Amino acid sequence: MIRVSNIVKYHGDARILDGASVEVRRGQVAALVGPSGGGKSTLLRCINGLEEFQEGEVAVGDSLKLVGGAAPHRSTLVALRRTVGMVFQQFNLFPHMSVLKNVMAGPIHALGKPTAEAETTAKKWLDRVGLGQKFDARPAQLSGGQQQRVAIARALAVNPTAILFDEPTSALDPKMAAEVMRVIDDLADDEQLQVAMVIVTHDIPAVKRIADVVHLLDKGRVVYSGPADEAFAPGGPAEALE
Ligand SMILES: Nc1ncnc2c1ncn2[C@@H]1O[C@H](COP(=O)(O)OP(=O)(O)OP(=O)(O)O)[C@@H](O)[C@H]1O
Repeated sequence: MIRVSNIVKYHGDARILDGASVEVRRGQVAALVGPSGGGKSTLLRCINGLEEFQEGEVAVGDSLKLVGGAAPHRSTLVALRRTVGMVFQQFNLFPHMSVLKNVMAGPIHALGKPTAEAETTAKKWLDRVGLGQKFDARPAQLSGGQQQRVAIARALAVNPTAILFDEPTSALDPKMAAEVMRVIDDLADDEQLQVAMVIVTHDIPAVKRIADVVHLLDKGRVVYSGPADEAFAPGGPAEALE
């Protein structure tokens, strides 16, 4: 479970997040949607400790807490890296490693798993995202959509409590974007996979398909939280932000 409570974040004098609050339960898919510059990516980065914030609180699970105005303890950041997976727009794979090694890195280095166990885990998740034939390929030999699916497998391989997707399809052409959204959709439908998923995207049709809840973020505030059909209804809260 992720609970973001009244976060305030400044860059210099600019108040980027202005008391934003969001809750995401395990097994739930939440979409963060809103105008460009509204603070969506910043909020995501505050959740896994990539950005510090000045006020408010982030709690992940029962034991991990980031508090505004206080630099997080290193052990908290290490634990967060283990607990919260992140999928970026630009994939961020290790270019010199095979696909399999990319996915094994988390289980080995973050979880301390033996190589053989890490390999079994990595193969399972690569199979799951449809890349069972690509273990030995280097990232550069894959399409953008395939690279993003490796990044998703890598995020899943550490058995996370939550995965944060920061515009995962915006660097992709529509066909590959659809392919990646299908994978996220499939994970979202998996009742066994008790992971909280938060996705920042401008792909509204995908949000309507996969999100259990939509949070509309505008000028650093969550101005609406609720179901997608209501959020995007004609004359509804999303339209009011355009
Ligand atoms: N490192 C930084 N220094 C100064 N300002 C920043 C920094 N990072 C982000 N900002 C500003 O914070 C605001 C929110 O940015 P953010 O990327 O979180 O918005 P967003 O809602 O994700 O936008 P988009 O949909 O365009 O990705 C923007 O005005 C941006 O210019």
